[in-house]
Formats: sequence, structure tokens, C-alpha cells
Amino acid sequence: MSDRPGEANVRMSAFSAEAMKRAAARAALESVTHGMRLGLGSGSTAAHFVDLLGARVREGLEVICVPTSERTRAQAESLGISLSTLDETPQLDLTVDGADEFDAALRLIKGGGGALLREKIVAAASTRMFVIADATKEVRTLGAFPLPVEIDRFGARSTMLHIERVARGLGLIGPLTMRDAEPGERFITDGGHYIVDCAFGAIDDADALAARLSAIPGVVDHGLFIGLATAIFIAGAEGVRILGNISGDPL
Ligand SMILES: O=C[C@H](O)[C@H](O)[C@H](O)COP(=O)(O)O
Repeated sequence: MSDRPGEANVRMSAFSAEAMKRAAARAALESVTHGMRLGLGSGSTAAHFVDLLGARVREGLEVICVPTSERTRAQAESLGISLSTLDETPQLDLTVDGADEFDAALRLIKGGGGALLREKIVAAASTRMFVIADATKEVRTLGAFPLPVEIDRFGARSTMLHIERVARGLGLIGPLTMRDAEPGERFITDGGHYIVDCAFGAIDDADALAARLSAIPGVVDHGLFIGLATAIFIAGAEGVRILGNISGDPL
């Protein structure tokens, strides 16, 4: 278990990291059955799941899927996976997604790719949420990965100051950075918002921070996913281990 994301990745070759992500995706796919309504996550680990699901669909598996980003939509479409929207299919059986960090209580930090808002809406519409990750994402305390917060473009600077004040009240001090897509060009989410990356370090009371961030006008959502994941498939050198319950409720 690492407190510093990336530390173990330095030791792990790019190939084995991808192999582990794929192993976690393959293990999660075993729970997918005919007729399921699925949420499809975003990011490099979720992309392995979508790719493997595409192969099962080509073999005849019938599922209907709601993607959590335009990138995932494009990938799923290219693989011939049947797609829907939450308006057409408002309740899902299972969402499979990646994470930037997770702890033993199945709490997550997500949004490294900027898809956190749709990911959270889709996960909340699902009976179960499986997280797929390589073992480097497991931490004792969330927060080494800068927490992404999605904010409205209107009044963005004021909203950032408000986030800073609220965090300071919880003893969290760290640089807040407006995310750029490239130098001089703001990153814009699929929903048309900005992302602020908050490098707080260890977040001792993630529940309190989540509640206080949600109460700030201008904050659209934040990357703390609490009470949503029902199981985490963790791929390491020894194989895939499952945290949580693949058939049941969140911890
Ligand atoms: O916004 C992006 C998502 O939350 C991703 O699921 C998360 O960043 C993990 O991505 P990856 O699997 O590429 O590490």
C-alpha cells in the first residue's frame, strides 16, 4: 500500500501496470450477465473493461450501457456496444469504473481525467458499483492524489477562495490549481465546467470535507466518492483481490 501515488508505479513497468488494470477489468467482467444495464466508467482502467466487454458483445452478450464520458461513448460505439442515456435508462444494475485512490472503507478519489460528475451520477443510479484498479491506487488515507473539484465557470476565482476557506477550517492547506488542458488553455469537462485540483495531502475527515464542499455555491461536484463503491477489484503481482461485496451494499 502506498501513501504516494506513483511511487510504486515507478517500480512497475508500463506493461505490467496495464496488465494489472486489464486483470482487474477481466475479473469484474465475470459478474456481467445477459440483459444487464451497465454504467461504463472513464479512464485507462475503465477502457480495458470496455474493450473486454466489446469482445463479449461480439460473442453475443446482450447488455445496454450508459457511458460516463464522451471518450467512453466513442470507444463503446466503436466496439458495437449498445448505448443508452440515463434519461432512457434511469436505473442501472452495475457500474464499473476506475479510481485515482481508494481506502479500506471503499472511499474513492476520482476525477483525474475530469469525468467525475457524470461518473458520480451514473454510479448513484446503479445498484452496485465495482471499482477496478491496480494495487498502487490503494492508500491508508485519501489525499495524496490532488482532489479534483468541478466548479461552474461563473465566479470561478471566488469559488476557489471559498474552497480554500472551507478546507482551512478542516486543517487542510494546500495549493489549489485550476486545471489546464494545455498551457494557457483551461480544461473543460464534458458538462462545460472547470476542474480545480486541490493538493491537500492527507484528508483525515473525508466525510466532513465532502459535505462542506457540496455546500459551496459554484461547486458542481467533487471527486470524493463515499458510500458508492460496493466492491473494489485490486490487481497486484499476486493476482486480483476483492475488497467489499460483489453482490451487496456499500460498506
Ligand atoms: O475522471 C476520470 C476518472 O475518475 C478515472 O476513472 C480515474 O481518473 C482513474 O483513471 P485511470 O484508470 O486512468 O487511472
